[in-house]
This record gives sequence, structure tokens and C-alpha cells, in this order.
Amino acid sequence: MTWATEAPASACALDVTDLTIRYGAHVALQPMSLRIAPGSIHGIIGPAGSGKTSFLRTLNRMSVELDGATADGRIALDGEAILGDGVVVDAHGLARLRRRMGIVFATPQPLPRSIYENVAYGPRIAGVREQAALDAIVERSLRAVHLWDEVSSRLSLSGMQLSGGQQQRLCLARTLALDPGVVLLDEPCSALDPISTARIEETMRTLKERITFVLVTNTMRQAERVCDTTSFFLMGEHIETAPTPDLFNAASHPKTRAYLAGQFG
Ligand SMILES: Nc1ncnc2c1ncn2[C@@H]1O[C@H](COP(=O)(O)OP(=O)(O)OP(=O)(O)O)[C@@H](O)[C@H]1O
Repeated sequence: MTWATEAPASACALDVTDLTIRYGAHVALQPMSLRIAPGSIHGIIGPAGSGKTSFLRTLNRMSVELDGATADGRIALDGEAILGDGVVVDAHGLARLRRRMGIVFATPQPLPRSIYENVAYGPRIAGVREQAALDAIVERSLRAVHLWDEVSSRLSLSGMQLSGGQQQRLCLARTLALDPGVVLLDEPCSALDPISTARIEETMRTLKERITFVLVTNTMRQAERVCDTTSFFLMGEHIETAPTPDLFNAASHPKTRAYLAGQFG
């Protein structure tokens, strides 16, 4: 079977079934299943080394394509298998998958190009040629991350010359420019000032109706502030998933309660 889906116009659901992630013989994540509802912000918390990043990078196949991981089980994006027995994703399918499911990393990684080009590059590669259409995408994406007012008069400046917080918002804008159905964020605010952090959180809240966000965060307060549902991972085990207020106020598992009480991690 080959995977072939066009970019969606709306938020996608993610269904993870019996997923196990290994690096060689090392099991980074024991078998787990999880459904992430479309149009929600889903948080993943847990101490260092618990498998959060491995899980996130498996959702868009990065761990198996780039990190040398093997993943057993199934992942479906809006009901369509993107990982599992018999699922083959060629380079073309992978490029489309990355457009449907954008990713933002802990360290901002703008392209060594202008602010404008950082945002326009992806849509242009995806086939948008008209200048007016590209201009509109650039403005819309930069407005969505609350960066437009700060950079609109200097779009030809290198993205590398922005502050760290601005660079991270630029990276999120670059992802949004491709109109994804899911955006994965791996501790996106870990190196950011409170104002940039607030703007990124505001962007997620504003856009979640049409984009599903999966957020790995080391800040429990951030999960409480923005996530609709949250999963707790511990030493390669998915302990539990619950609506965020339930997890923080009445976690069902004693290990979750101990972690939230600061007893370890
Ligand atoms: N590329 C890799 N090759 C080998 N082992 C890896 C690789 N990436 C992660 N691991 C291992 O998998 C386990 C889970 O790591 P992972 O980075 O997913 O955890 P994490 O919860 O995201 O941690 P942190 O909060 O520190 O980023 C760890 O034991 C780690 O050493």
C-alpha cells in the first residue's frame, strides 16, 4: 500500500495503536495507544528520557526516517495509515506528510534567508508561484504568530538576525504557511522569553479549531495553561492520558500524582 493524501484544509485526528519505539535493542517507548482529537491541543509531559520526543518524532516518521528508530504498531492521520505493517511512504509521500504535519523544534532553526523567504519557501516548493498569493501567505502566517507588526517593514532582513523568540515565531509561521492539519512542537518555548512564549501559546489557542497541536513541554504550567488533554510519560511508559484539568487535579495513576507533586523528575 502506498500512502497518498493531499494536504487537508482542517484539523486532523491522530490515532496511535500499539506503538512501540526502539533504538536497536533499547525500548524507548513501550506499547501504547492514544487518540488525539482533531482541533485540540494535546500536551505530553514527563521527566527527561521518558520517550516524549521519540513519540513526537514518530508521529511524522522522523524518528524512523532520520534517527535510526524502529516503530511497531500503527499510526493513522485522519483514518489513513501513515505507519504500520505494509505502509510504504516514498519520498513524495514523505514530503506531503511533512506538509500535513509540521514540526517546530526546541532550538529555532530559521533558514539562512530573508524573513520573507523563510515563510514563502515552502509554499513556493509546493507549487504556489504567484507573487500576490505568496505575499498573502507570508502576511497571514506572520500575523498568526504575532510577528507581522515587528517585521513587516524589514521582510528582507535575514531571519537569523531576529531575536531567539522572534526566530521561533518565524519557524512556527513557516510551518503554518503550508496549511498543516497537525503541528508538532518539541519544547518550543524552552529557550524563550515570557512574551514570545505567551504569543506562541496564543497562536495555538487561536488556530486550534483548524490545526491539531501536539506539544511536548517540560513546563507543567504550560500544559495546564494551553492543553485540552495531556499525557504523562515515565521511563518509556505511557502512564495515562486525561483532560488536562483532570490530570492535574485528580490523576488516576499514583505515579502521575507523585510526579505532579514534585516527588521525582
Ligand atoms: N537517536 C537516538 N538513538 C538512540 N537512543 C535514543 C535516541 N533518541 C532517544 N534515545 C533514547 O530513547 C529514550 C527516550 O528519549 P527521548 O528523547 O524520547 O525522551 P524525552 O522524554 O523526550 O527526554 P527529554 O525531556 O530529555 O528530551 C532515552 O533513553 C534516550 O536515550
